[in-house]
Amino acid sequence: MNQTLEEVVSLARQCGCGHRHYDIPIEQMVVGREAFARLVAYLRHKRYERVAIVADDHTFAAVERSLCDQLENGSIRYTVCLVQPDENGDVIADERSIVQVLLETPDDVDVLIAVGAGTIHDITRFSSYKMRIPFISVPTAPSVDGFTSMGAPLIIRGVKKTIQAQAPIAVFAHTGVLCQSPKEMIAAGFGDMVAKYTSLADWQFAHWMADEPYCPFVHQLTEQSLQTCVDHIDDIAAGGEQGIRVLMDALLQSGIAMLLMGQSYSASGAEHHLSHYWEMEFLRQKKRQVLHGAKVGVSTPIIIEHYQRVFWPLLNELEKRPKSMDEATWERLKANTASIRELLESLPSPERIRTMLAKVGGAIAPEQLGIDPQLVERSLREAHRLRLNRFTMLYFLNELIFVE
Ligand SMILES: NC(=O)C1=CN([C@@H]2O[C@H](COP(=O)(O)OP(=O)(O)OC[C@H]3O[C@@H](n4cnc5c(N)ncnc54)[C@H](OP(=O)(O)O)[C@@H]3O)[C@@H](O)[C@H]2O)C=CC1
Ligand SMILES: O=C(CO)COP(=O)(O)O
Ligand code: NI
Repeated sequence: MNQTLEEVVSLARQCGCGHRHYDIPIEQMVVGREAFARLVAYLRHKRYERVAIVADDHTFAAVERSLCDQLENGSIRYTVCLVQPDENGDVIADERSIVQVLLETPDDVDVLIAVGAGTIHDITRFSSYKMRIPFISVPTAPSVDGFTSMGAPLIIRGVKKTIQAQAPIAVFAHTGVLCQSPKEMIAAGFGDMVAKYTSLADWQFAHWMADEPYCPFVHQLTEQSLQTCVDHIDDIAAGGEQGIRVLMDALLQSGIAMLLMGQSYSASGAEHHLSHYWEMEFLRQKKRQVLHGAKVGVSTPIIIEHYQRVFWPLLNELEKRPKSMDEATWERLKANTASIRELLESLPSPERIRTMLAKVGGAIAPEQLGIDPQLVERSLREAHRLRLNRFTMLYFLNELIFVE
């Protein structure tokens, strides 16, 4: 992280944005080869004697001996719950996974340990929250910014819905394990960070046009973590320890930014809503899932293109209030037109995003992920409905301008 945890906590306390920031319950964040030794020391310090590991086959295999030897040497008693994949072979943060964890967690356990990437963390975050026990994060891949946040995007009855649960009390990320993670997961982590270009733009727009809760400090935290990844893209592309550490620190900082707001305003805009829409369609068609960061990496240039091709000209053409727009919104649009133009101008070109994604070995087009043009077109018209409480530019275009 660019700032230490203590510095972020202190800066958040000094922030005069007017919004009550959520407390940061994270007591330790370790990124390095000493992570598992530090985890055992932390467990002993907290007098946690019974821990329950939540993982899946691949994620447990990624840490097994290095983590379990440390736990056993530290006389920490542990159980292991390996979350089972669905019929398509994917581990999903859904009802069945949550019930499996609830059923397999011993009654007397002190803490859950999420050993995995985004999905395992969301299953563990929600389950531990409901059992009123803390959880510790052990990331196995730098693939998402969902390690330090409190939100849990769950698939409930086929619909992806983010439920605010709890953040981990500590994070122990072993850089040796992270460096061994699949290269596409490292690219996915960069993709989840690149998505902040449009998530931050949508958040700014939502604040101007709909008074969405906004904090300049949280915006700056997220923007700083994004810029650090862009500045160190060569290191990240090389996949060495230095690049992995930069990426992991950025993902942790972006998660803390979400945590401070108690919502994912800073990290999830229309690019994420497209991704969630595609994810649900893949579930419906029983297709193998695609990494979250790969989807949002690809959807970011699509959203930038859409905004610059559709929204930009509109700002110059709108002479009178469209029937579907109320007077108050029309007045806000006119008052903020210049700022919105600047916001759109500040976005990198779609080509620049795709060049960066290609540099880290990520997908650049939806077709590479099995997402056909028809699904992309449909998602541009409908995906905003997945988060009707987010006044993104896509929401604005679909609900207040291009209404049938
Ligand atoms: N809470 C939040 O704030 C956020 C949540 N998310 C959520 O995260 C989820 C996606 O997480 P993501 O990390 O992309 O993907 P997953 O967590 O779904 O991981 C995909 C698979 O990668 C495999 N894997 C993980 N680590 C390793 C490793 N080190 N070595 C080998 N294989 C490994 C596992 O395969 P297998 O399953 O086959 O064992 C794992 O299930 C989405 O649901 C997204 O909504 C994303 C961002 C923020
Ligand atoms: O993926 C996320 C941030 O990167 C979380 O987004 P949602 O709140 O839309 O699930
Ligand atoms: Ni994301």
